[in-house]
Amino acid sequence: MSEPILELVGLSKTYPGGLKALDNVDLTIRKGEIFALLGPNGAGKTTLIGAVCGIVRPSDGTMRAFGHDMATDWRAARARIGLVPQELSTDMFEPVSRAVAYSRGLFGLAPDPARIEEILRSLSLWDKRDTRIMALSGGMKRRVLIAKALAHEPDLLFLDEPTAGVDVELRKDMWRQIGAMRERGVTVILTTHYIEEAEEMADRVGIINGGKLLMVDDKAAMMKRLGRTEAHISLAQPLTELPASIAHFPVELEEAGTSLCYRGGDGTGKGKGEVADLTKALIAAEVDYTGIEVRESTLEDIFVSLLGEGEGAA
Ligand SMILES: Nc1ncnc2c1ncn2[C@@H]1O[C@H](COP(=O)(O)OP(=O)(O)OP(=O)(O)O)[C@@H](O)[C@H]1O
Repeated sequence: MSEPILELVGLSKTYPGGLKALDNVDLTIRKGEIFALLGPNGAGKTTLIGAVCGIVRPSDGTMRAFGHDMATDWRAARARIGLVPQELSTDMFEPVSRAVAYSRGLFGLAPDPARIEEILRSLSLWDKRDTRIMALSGGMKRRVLIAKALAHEPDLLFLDEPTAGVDVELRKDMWRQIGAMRERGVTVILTTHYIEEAEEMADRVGIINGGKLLMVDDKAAMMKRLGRTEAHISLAQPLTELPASIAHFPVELEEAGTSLCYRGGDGTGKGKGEVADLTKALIAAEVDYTGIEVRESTLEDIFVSLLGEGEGAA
């Protein structure tokens, strides 16, 4: 396994009003991964990013990045971290290339026009290099945010809701850009409340709600652990009880015995095979059916069920 480049231990943040936006968060990020922090509005995602990027002062806990303790050696760590915020707040009157070059200078790096050109070209911004940012479309402005964050050649890049409110095409394009950054060896942490985004992009997913990191796992392992197949089999004749030959399947009679519901599997597709076996067993038991509806649960289903557990525990 590759080396940890970010280690958060017991990270907490209570805002002056008393709101606990981060509650004892432990998280280790390894070099080269794409990590998606998934959670609803107000979950604490931006606060977590803000803590690592030096915008929010943690109330408790330790943060180490690239081996530097961020409490004592913050600058060295911060120089290797890039942040793509949700919105552009400055530079509106600047031409694209100057704004990006300026971001590089902020970190004390020598000007490098060739590097800036490479970044602008990789984000299809080269043709717009002399355009004032305010004159760009929303999608192009977002690319400028990424270019600015890449200007000092960070090894760890945070993207806060990179595709909030963008159309499907731009979202896919953003995903490609993020994939390309990983190819270049950049470790990426993105926050999102789009399940599809985490599912599409991430190697690992952390689910956060109410400031608590409820679960962190490889995306595939998470699906395996919590994924479920659900099948509804409409029966030709209602049943009052399950035939003994299918009693070992995870099934229940529903809708006054007119529907047989299977809930099983593990997110690996095992459930589909079991549903096929179930239908064979039904035929063998001479139970006639008129239709089958099979559905694999998505990360969204997992998310909803986890949030339910989180609320239950609180
Ligand atoms: N400066 C602040 N002062 C007081 N409370 C704050 C401050 N910033 C954020 N909060 C609160 O902390 C909680 C976490 O906010 P945060 O912005 O980290 O959530 P988020 O997961 O990024 O949400 P979103 O998806 O809406 O951006 C929210 O309840 C928010 O209202």
